[in-house]
Amino acid sequence: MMKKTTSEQSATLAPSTEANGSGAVQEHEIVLSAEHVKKKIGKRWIIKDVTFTVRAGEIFGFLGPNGAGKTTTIRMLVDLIRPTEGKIMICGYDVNREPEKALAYVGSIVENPEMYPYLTGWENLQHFARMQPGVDERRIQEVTEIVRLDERIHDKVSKYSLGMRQRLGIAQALLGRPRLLILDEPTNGLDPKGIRDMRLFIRELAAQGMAVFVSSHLLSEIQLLCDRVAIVGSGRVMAVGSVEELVEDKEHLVIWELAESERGAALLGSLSGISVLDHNEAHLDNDTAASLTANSIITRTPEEQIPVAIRELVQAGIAVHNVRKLNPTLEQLFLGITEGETIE
Ligand SMILES: Nc1ncnc2c1ncn2[C@@H]1O[C@H](COP(=O)(O)OP(=O)(O)OP(=O)(O)O)[C@@H](O)[C@H]1O
Repeated sequence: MMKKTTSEQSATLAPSTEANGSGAVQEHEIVLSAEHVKKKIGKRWIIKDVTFTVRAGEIFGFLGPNGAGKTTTIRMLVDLIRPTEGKIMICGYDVNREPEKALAYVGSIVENPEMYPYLTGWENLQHFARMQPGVDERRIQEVTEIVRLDERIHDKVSKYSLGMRQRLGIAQALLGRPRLLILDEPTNGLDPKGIRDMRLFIRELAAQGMAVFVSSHLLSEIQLLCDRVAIVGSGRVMAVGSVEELVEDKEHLVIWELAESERGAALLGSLSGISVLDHNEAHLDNDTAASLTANSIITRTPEEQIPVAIRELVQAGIAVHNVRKLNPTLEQLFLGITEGETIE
């Protein structure tokens, strides 16, 4: 089961590697921690309790529906607004007490960075590099290659696609060799190829030891990209765990294509733990719904019952043409986490 945040230990921060002079990233070093962070705006608690830690080399997802409090949390992580209560530490520095030291380790795209469309990508990066000590032309070349913009870096930004602009934004965030990269919904508006490219180089960055914090409202995206995830709803981190933990023990929607659909549906419905759903009841996404035939059977099925059901069907002489297990949706995860419990 997923770990409830109430049981997550308070983070003990390892000393910053700069402080011991090595400059190397220690594996498993805690790069970012938020401890019981809360934010009151006007009379309303927008953020009620956010606690999590992110380590070097880890891609950490911050997953929640629109309005859950992701952007407000990220704005606190990068000191655009201050928490009302709680503490945020980055590489050993308290973001609110020593923001300059803490944020020296951070590259972020929180609000879309201001790029000059009439300048080339390279000229934009030169502009940002001038504001940061120690960032030279060689570094500009490096970040250009990391985000795979080298072929188009001397074109005007006005000619860039949305995906290229996003990548230029990340290149800018990487200029200062951050240990922590913070991305707010980085794949918003990108086409499938753009999303895939983005995923690949975020993985490369993490493999080199960078900690990456990514917010999203899409479970499928977080599943493909992240090592661990915090589930956030109504201003609260409700659970933190690995992505495998997140989806384990959940009931799956399963789509069956059987030789005899009527008899098959009756048999499936008679098995313990399995319920047969009406096509409309299942709330499938459009692509899945379009792939159904009139004979497709949809069931809600605990994971361990799937092989049992297949065996029963075959023993009853009903040929199984196809079985598809659908991943749980964010809504199902929320239900699973909150079912029967009051989360403080
Ligand atoms: N300055 C503000 N004043 C009042 N309410 C605010 C303010 N900023 C955010 N909120 C409210 O706080 C809640 C969380 O907003 P936030 O933008 O952090 O959510 P989110 O998870 O990032 O969602 P989205 O993806 O839609 O931006 C929302 O209900 C929002 O209306």
